[in-house]
Amino acid sequence: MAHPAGPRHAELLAAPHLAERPSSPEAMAEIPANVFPYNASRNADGVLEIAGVSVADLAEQYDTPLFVYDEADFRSRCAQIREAFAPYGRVHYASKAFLSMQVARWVESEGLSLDVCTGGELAIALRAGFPAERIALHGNNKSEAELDAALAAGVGHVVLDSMIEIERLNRLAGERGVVTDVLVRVTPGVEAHTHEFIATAHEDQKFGFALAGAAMDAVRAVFGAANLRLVGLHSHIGSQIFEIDGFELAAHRVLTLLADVVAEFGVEKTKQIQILDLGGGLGISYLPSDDPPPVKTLADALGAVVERESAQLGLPMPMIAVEPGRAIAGPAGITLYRVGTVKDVTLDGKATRRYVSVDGGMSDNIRTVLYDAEYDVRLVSRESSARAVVCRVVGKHCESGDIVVRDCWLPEDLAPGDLLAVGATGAYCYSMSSRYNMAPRPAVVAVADGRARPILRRETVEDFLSLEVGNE
Ligand SMILES: Cc1ncc(COP(=O)(O)O)c(C=O)c1O
Ligand SMILES: N[C@@H](CCCC[NH3+])C(=O)O
Repeated sequence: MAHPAGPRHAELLAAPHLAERPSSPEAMAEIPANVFPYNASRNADGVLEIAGVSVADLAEQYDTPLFVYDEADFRSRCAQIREAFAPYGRVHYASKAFLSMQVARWVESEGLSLDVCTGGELAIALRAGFPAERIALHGNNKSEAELDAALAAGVGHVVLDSMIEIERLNRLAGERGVVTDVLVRVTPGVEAHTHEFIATAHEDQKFGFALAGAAMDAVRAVFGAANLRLVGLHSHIGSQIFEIDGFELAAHRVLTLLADVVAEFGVEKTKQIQILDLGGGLGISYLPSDDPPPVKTLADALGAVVERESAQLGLPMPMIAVEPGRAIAGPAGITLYRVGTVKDVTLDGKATRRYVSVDGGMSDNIRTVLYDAEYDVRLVSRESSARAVVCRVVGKHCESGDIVVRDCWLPEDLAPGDLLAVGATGAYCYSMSSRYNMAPRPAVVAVADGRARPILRRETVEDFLSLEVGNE
């Protein structure tokens, strides 16, 4: 069948995933349910609505670029993951994916615990009233101030990442006259099938203690530290993972270490080591063709492996903890952009690529540039029956690499003023945003039951000016 864009686009079609992306007017009009929030659909005028709120109204009221979160979607993903893991242990939401005080309250009221990895994340969570005992502190280089703030707040536990930190935390806890619960982060040498920059359990990287040798030394150091109490072991193999076998292998290896620890220190001294934290990393659908395993499947598989392996090793069944960020926040959020310019660029005198410039870019979504991330983008302020053209959606920053969606199809009549929505941008977009080119960070709006509520206001030039000193 002849492709709508014609044979001269043959070389453009070689781009990864472009051939699979929707290219008929009907397919382009769809709002894929596995990528966009649960409550997203087009209304009778062809405008995207989320939880009954039209994106055209949102753009009008809050301007663009705009992050829009479907609150019920976020909450129901919390609930699904909590219920899936309830028989085996507990779920921490990894706040690095996206955090605001409102989000901390959603997580709290859905009964999840919370991971933070800086003093900033800790401060937002505490200010939101998140119970400190349900907070865990992570990070490979926590400062004394961050560790002390965690002790002052009385966080549930700290995940230890280096020998220096063991000494540091023990001293600070001693100064406060407290004994604090800790986990030791282990790198179990599992190669997760994901982008190199988001894989974290191979040994040659900055996080944790290598299973072979260093991890046991860390455990010994914790046992020798009067103000630290080892309550578990931790591993995180990476992010955006679809295969369960990596988690299973990590569980197996960390449990083997636990058996060695019990053998060395005895059952009595190790009976408080009850947490096996397998980290985050649960993958999501960025494209309609992505098919991650359901969380219940993952939870049951991990529950079965941990039960079997601990029985074989003669260990009591530990409590499994997981720390998903992306799988909760990612699909709940979209980014809304307004098209500013449309430009056709002829390649090698033959094929044409249409550059669609939007009013945000790498400052609100660095993931395309950083990880070659793929996103699904749709025209959402109207429906179009125009044929598809090969497009690249780019931002407004002074970088040729400022790309939001590298290769996609969009209707030929796309014009300045149209709204585009990029799906599954709820995780690691706002939280990794920058002010490059003095672009104010977008506003973030939560929608629920037909109503919109801003949860973070748009930055302004006044915010930038307020940082300036020495100009008196
Ligand atoms: C220790 C730890 N836990 C949890 C997460 C959350 O990962 P994800 O958002 O992929 O679930 C990360 C980030 O990859 C992490 O480093
Ligand atoms: N920030 C990354 C994942 C790493 C998260 C934390 N270890 C992403 O956007 O995919």
